[in-house]
Amino acid sequence: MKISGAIWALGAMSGTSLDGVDAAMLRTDGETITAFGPSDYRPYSKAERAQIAAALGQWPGDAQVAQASEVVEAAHAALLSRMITRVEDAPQIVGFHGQTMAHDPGVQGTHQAGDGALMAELLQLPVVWDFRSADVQLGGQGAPLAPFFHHACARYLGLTGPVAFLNLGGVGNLTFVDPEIAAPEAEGALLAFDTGPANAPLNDLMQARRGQIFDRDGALAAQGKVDADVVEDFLSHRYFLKIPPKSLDRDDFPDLSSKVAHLGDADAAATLTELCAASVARGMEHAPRPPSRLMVCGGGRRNPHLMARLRALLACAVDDIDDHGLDGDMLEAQAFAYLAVRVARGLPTSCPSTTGVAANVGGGVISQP
Ligand SMILES: Nc1ncnc2c1ncn2[C@@H]1O[C@H](COP(=O)(O)OP(=O)(O)OP(=O)(O)O)[C@@H](O)[C@H]1O
Ligand SMILES: CC(=O)N[C@H]1[C@@H]2OC[C@@H](O2)[C@@H](O)[C@@H]1O[C@H](C)C(=O)O
Repeated sequence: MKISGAIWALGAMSGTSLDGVDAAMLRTDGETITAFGPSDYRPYSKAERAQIAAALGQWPGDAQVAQASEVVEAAHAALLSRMITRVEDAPQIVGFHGQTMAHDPGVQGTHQAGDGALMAELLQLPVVWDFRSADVQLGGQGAPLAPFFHHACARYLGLTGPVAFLNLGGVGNLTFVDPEIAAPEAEGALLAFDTGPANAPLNDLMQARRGQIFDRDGALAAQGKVDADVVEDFLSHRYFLKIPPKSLDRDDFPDLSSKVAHLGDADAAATLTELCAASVARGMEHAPRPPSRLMVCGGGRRNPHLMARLRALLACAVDDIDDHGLDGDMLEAQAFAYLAVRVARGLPTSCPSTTGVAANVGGGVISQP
């Protein structure tokens, strides 16, 4: 596909918290962001969420994965076709991440449910998908992939000096950016990795104990007391000793609920929230140069108790990225719009300092309608 100059791209992401699909438009040439466009969201129904959850950790060939893929495809088709008909500037390309079902980069690989070739046919547009496999095949973690977009955002915002982006979804990921270095793959421009579990353990606790999908506004955690022994034990996990880049699957810390089983609801929620903040603080120790600010995106930034804990533990300013004029709910969807254009232009989407891959790699498969 030949691209000259900026085009409108539509990106879609179904994240680890399994709440639904985010989609957003972005105008870019794959290097510079020219404009942010409209966005939309389609939640999964309870039944859909259960079908996807039942297949987590399974690989292609499994019947539950096939069923989950159909759910993911139908949800994306509904949302994206609705957007394509409604937006003023039609997209010329789609970046379709799909839903990560299993992620084991060192051994079995990585798998995102959802068939991009089918999406291209349904949407009648070129679709870029399977963003992570090429990186994994070259020895990378296949994640996180948003860092190249974080770099573009930092330059769009005209930031100078080192800054950090933190995504607090089901899993947390942190990107250190030097916006003064023009190319994201250049030495020193980026360092990125997953920090640890973010909202997922707290969501699981709320579901199990209260029948709620999350701790709204951190209200329960704010009433509880942190069990410092649990935090200390958590931080002794071998993941925190690994040097970045490194990545996680949603359930790589599977026994967290048992670690707070002896605690009442509020204390358990406070402790799981603290684990998230403490793992970010650990991650910040890897900063190549101390960032002036941490810009937080993802649903976790809506949790004032979690934000307060981050501010208490970190030396730098902790900002909701919305306060810089970006949409913290849509950054990941926008990232896959951006990466789709990069793939179409043959530009890299990850590099040794973002995924640990052996060389710069342009991941992603392009399916034409
Ligand atoms: N008002 C709120 N109070 C507390 N937590 C919130 C609030 N709003 C959202 N969250 C948390 O944010 C989560 C959703 O975050 P987000 O949509 O960024 O996740 P995701 O994109 O699915 O995950 P990932 O980035 O890991 O792929 C919810 O499941 C919830 O835990
Ligand atoms: C394997 C996978 O899907 N990882 C997700 C997950 O959710 C957050 C974190 O873990 C990050 O590594 C990644 O998503 C974002 C979009 C990324 O690749 O940057």
